Amino acid sequence: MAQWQEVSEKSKLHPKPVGLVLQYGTAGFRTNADHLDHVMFRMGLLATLRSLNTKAIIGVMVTASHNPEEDNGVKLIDPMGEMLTPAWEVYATQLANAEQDHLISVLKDLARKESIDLTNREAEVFVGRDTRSSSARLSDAVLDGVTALDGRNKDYGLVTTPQLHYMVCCCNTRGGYGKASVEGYYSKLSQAFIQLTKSAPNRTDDQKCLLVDGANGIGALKLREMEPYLQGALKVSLFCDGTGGKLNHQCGADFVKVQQNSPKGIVMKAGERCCSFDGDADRIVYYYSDDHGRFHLLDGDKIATLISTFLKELLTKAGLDLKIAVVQTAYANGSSTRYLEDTMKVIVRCAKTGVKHLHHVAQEFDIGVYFEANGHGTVLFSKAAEEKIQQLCDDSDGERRGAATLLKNSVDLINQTVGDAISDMLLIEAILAIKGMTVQQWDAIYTDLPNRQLKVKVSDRRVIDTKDAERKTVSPAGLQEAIDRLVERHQDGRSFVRPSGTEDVVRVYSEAATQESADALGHEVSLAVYRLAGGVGGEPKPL
Ligand SMILES: CC(=O)N[C@H]1[C@@H](OP(=O)(O)O)O[C@H](CO)[C@@H](O)[C@@H]1O
Ligand SMILES: [Mg+2]
Repeated sequence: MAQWQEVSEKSKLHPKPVGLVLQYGTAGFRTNADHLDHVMFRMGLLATLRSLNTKAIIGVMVTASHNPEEDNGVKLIDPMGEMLTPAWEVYATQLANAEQDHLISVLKDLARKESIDLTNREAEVFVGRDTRSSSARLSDAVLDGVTALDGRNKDYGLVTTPQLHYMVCCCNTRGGYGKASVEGYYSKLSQAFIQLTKSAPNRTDDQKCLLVDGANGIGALKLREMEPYLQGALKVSLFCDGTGGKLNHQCGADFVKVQQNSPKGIVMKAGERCCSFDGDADRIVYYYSDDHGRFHLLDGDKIATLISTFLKELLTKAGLDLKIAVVQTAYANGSSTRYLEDTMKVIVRCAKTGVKHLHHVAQEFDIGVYFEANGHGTVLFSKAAEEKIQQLCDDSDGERRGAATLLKNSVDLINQTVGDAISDMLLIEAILAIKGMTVQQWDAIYTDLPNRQLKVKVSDRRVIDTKDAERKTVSPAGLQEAIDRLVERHQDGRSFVRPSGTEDVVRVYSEAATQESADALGHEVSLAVYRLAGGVGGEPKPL
């Protein structure tokens, strides 16, 4: 077919470095930007085939999220704005790693397996990119791949990852989810936020002010663009806005979460509310400094608790019998799980690490609130739940109608396609305003158990196999028994290990009643991993 000729010719302009092997990991491909041109071209091809396969628009986002500026990466977006389905992740890996002269046969194979009609010319791909200096060139390579297979494309240029997810969903639902433009996104979210905060008429100026760290990335750019739409309902002081510093360098959600400290250079007054986005604005964490200058982090667990409590209270007021659940990973702080289950009486589920797993579990409920501890998450409402909420807005009055309207506005404010720092931030701000809550009061809902995360280098991390949403190991032999014995010696002790999906390490998590105890447990478990799972590079040392 003439098409294959065209693909073959164009692929020569995007040659694959011989021997380079990459994996479609937890969040797509990610590596140094200099090695990605061929991957981008091929992901353009793959997205076009996926579009033919689903008869819907597919998204391709060029970003390496919280990684350094020198890196880049790519994430594919499925028709409803969700992440690429796992079966196609396998194709993505095969395609990215095919040597130049095998490319066409890999493509043909895929088309045959998925019964794709290549005579169809209806494919359409949306492309977006972050602010990295390499992103424009790499997104051109994606577009090249799309046109090589005669696909149509729309280049959204600079957008946050969740904005592109939103666009894909809007178009594939024929506008049912909103208008597929950045203006449409800003209007929808701002209107919902303004409506919600009308329920907090006594909001003080202090409550309206928020310090936002934009990680020197796309989130900063887009939040600034959005500000006029908010009509003063939120007063943002934006720092790390990309005008001076380097992307993700000593700033951003990942830096703050890992360092348990504020971004470099920001001056926080005691009690002032601050938040940080990551490099593609799909993650957010909050924090503040207390009267003694001590730093307090409010992570994904605290965010999930605040949001689920708010929604559950509204459901009770509205008299709506909808099943709400919180989905976490094994990394969720034990205190948050206990608080949600014992005090809030909310269903809590544990999913494997990686937001696609959480998203999937959350879909089983009328309302599924999911967050990774690192601040990536959102809320999903079933179609039936949305309809019941709408019906109540139309048919009820008094307190019930008030609660239903707040629920409806919350639905509109939330980006259900994926975790979205801007949308999450606005929802959190609205909840704090409506509840008249300070950041300290939010923080005091429960106290985190001291915890520690460590990494152990082993020669092959695949020797570690897990079960029970990664909370237990099944291999190597004896490791789980060893962990169980160590955990028993620590009050409130809990520990698990798993191979990372993004780094060549085994991650060790521990928590206990005191920091000393959590640290000791983490070290002991690291040693067990080192000895039983083929550790390399010297035994882990105590902290
Ligand atoms: C402990 C931790 O934070 N793990 C992160 C990290 O995955 P690992 O598989 O642990 O490397 O990167 C993922 C993608 O960004 C993110 O979803 C996940 O939460
Ligand atoms: Mg990100």
